[in-house]
Amino acid sequence: MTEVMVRRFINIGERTNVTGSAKFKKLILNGDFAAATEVAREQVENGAQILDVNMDEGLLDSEAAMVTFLKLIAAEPDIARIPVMVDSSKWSIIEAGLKCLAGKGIVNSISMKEGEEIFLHQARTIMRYGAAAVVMAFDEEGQADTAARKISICERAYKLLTGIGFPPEDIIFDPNVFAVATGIEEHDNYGVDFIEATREIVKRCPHAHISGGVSNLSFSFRGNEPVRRAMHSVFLYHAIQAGMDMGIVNAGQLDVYENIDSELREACEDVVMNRAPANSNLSPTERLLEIADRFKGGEAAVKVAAEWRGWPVQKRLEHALVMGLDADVVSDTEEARHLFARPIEVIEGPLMAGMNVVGDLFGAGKMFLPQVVKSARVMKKAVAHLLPYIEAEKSAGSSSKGKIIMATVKGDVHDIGKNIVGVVLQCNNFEVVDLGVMVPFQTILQAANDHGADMIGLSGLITPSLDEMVTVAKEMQRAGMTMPLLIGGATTSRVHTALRIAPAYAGPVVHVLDASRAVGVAGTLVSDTLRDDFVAQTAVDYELARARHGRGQSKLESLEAARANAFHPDFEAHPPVQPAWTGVQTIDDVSVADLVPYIDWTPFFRAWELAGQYPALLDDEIVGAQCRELFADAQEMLAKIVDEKWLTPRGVLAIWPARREGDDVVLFGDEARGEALARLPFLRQQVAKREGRPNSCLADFVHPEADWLGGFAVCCGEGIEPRLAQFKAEHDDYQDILLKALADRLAEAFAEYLHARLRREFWGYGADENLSNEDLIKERYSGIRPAPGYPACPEHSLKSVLFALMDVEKRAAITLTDSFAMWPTAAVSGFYFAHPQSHYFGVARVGPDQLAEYATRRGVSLEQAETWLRPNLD
Ligand SMILES: C[S@@+](CC[C@H](N)C(=O)[O-])C[C@H]1O[C@@H](n2cnc3c(N)ncnc32)[C@H](O)[C@@H]1O
Repeated sequence: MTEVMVRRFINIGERTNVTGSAKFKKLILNGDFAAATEVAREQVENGAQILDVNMDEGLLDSEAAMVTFLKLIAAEPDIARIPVMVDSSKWSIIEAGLKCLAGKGIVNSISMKEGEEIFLHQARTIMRYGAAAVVMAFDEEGQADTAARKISICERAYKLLTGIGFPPEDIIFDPNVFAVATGIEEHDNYGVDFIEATREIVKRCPHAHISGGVSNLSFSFRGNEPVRRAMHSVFLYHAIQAGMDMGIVNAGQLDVYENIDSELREACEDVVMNRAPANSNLSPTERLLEIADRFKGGEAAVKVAAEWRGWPVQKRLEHALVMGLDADVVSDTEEARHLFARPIEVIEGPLMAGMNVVGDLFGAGKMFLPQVVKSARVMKKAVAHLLPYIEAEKSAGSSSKGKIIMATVKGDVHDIGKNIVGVVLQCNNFEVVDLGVMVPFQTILQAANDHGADMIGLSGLITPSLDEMVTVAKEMQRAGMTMPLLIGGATTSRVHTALRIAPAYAGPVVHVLDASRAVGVAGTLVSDTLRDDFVAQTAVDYELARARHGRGQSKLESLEAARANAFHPDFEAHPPVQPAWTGVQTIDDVSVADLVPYIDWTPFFRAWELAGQYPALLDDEIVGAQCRELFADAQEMLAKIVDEKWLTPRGVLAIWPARREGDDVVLFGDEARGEALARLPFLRQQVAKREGRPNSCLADFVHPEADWLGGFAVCCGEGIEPRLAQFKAEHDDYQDILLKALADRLAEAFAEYLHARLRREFWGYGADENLSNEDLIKERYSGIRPAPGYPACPEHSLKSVLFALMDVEKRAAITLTDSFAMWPTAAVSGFYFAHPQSHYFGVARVGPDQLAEYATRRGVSLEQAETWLRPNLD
């Protein structure tokens, strides 16, 4: 199972390719780069892990288009977090592209088509940029079609490349996916050729990757999408097992392997594997053609085994685990217990077998997170039933793959991500010791020693947690520990891990991007054969990240120069609007039912690692069924939250007379603006800007003489604890995560609801506003509500000023941790800026001059300010 998990499949998005997407081509030809950037964003949101960019179009200045587009997407943090594949048939365009990549780049492609000299020259250039390369199985004689030629060309290329020091892990072979079932006999073995070549190349060329364009395979079934989808899924199923770990796959062109109609699947399998069909004289192609039309209408039905309750108990347990059905699991487990000599054997036998299937399906991308969490619930209930018998027998527990200490670090209270990772690891037979949230380093180190742990996993959501993770790493080093340290959570990154955490600890430190990678990483780290290579590879990767860091970083202006380039709203056209009301008030007359229409569901699915936009997600070819099921469960729980009053929303709202003084916004108790109530120091962008672009600061949006500023804090966490305790007692992680995710959604909905009321009612500058929920989610209203800790005001400690001013602890029962995380977690707070030209931006890097000045303005020591601003300092 771990093999599959380690070699997880990486999906390459290709909608940003003018040769493959008519829509993208049109946008680029029209010079609409903003909309083209959105195509890239959609790809990332839809789960692409690499972005293929191709501008090969005769009517274009392709080099300029490549450079412009790459620069634009590099400035979008949510796009720039995935690597770019610079794709062109022209070397000059590839080089132009490589020059503007900041992170890891990939070249698509090079080959020995024009001989070794050119091939190696190009490889050396790629190496200089620290990029990876797709190497086509193509030599002086042409494209490789048979397995033997694919293998020999790739092996020759591998030897040449590694001979000049090209890192083997940066080689991505494309052994050419060709169309099968074309009616031409010589094509019949193309699927097998690819798969067999893959199996051999992986062996002969250690660390290299295998990729391919999957849709070529089914070319002869154009117009019959259900058959094409089934062919792709079957092909990938076998190719991934053989070692293919990347590919250009249109997510809409795949089916879940297990869900394909068995007759269709078998016929596709015969074609892909070039096998004679059972009980038929037809060739594989003829057989598929014979049945293909029946599936054209798209009725490749999901098989539901209605009769599964009649199966033998071991199979029933496996089925219940895979399907996440917990209704009969206790009675089935009890029945199974009588079949075995010892109760532990039920866990080690049928239950582990079922969980292995779950692990494999998840690892191969054929099952999604909510389903895995449901499977884990079945497992936990079965294990809970068996535990008393196991204890009575005083047997040792089942031997796990490894023991992991998991904790959300001190100062941070967010645990959805950590819990999901914990569940997935447990599903894969790891023992997880979960220390909860706000865990100081002493407790983590102590627990690791007490439990004889194999590794430690740290999680955190807010930026101050990054520093706390460095502290844990330093303390592990001081204590002479050597076990691996895994880093995960929303604000963590590979670069931060490489730059700050890894240098603090001599043991292995690995950033884990999401739950789906956790098992692969943990499995590798406890494997005798895989561990050393992986640790060495990660260390090299982080060394490169450190070497690359700072290269290409833009220049910082002095604070003075940045201020001289401030943003100037047009106060003449839009003078400050006098609010209908000022003061501070508690908001406690809002019910959950009032908030439901304001929910933004897209982030709810993201929390479950289901990428895409709501409501389109519900109809998505790949994840649609899973999303609909999860959504139905969420609706059911939401109805209970409303009817049974599980949660009580509470909030605070304030509007103060204010004015701008330099980069501070000064707040007053009355319109005379005499004695100040408080001073909010905001940070200014210092990165050098292009002509005409300002160096913004939130204070710019406030009038220097007479204006107003708002504040808010809302929470939907009151009442949640007893429910969570109940779910914990029932071993029900699924409901636990579901409730936390819903409470988060309701808190965000509360913020949206209150902001809308502020504009219409309390401040009144948007009294005539008439916007749908979609408009609100797209922020089509006037004004903004920036939140401390977010890019325009990244310094979290401003929350403490805001909280004191509004007496949030008393009025809304939200407290702050010493890292300024809000507790309960289902809470949102921020400022209201009313000017119609106010907008979000990122402060990004801050220079030493602003740091020193900020310390003075904030009234804290330089050292303190440095700690708070660390994520923004060089
Ligand atoms: C995190 S999303 C939340 C809204 C989303 N519809 C939801 O339900 O999750 C957007 C919020 O993040 C904050 N935000 C986003 N970008 C920001 C920036 N650059 N600076 C400050 N705050 C920002 C603002 O409070 C904004 O309303």
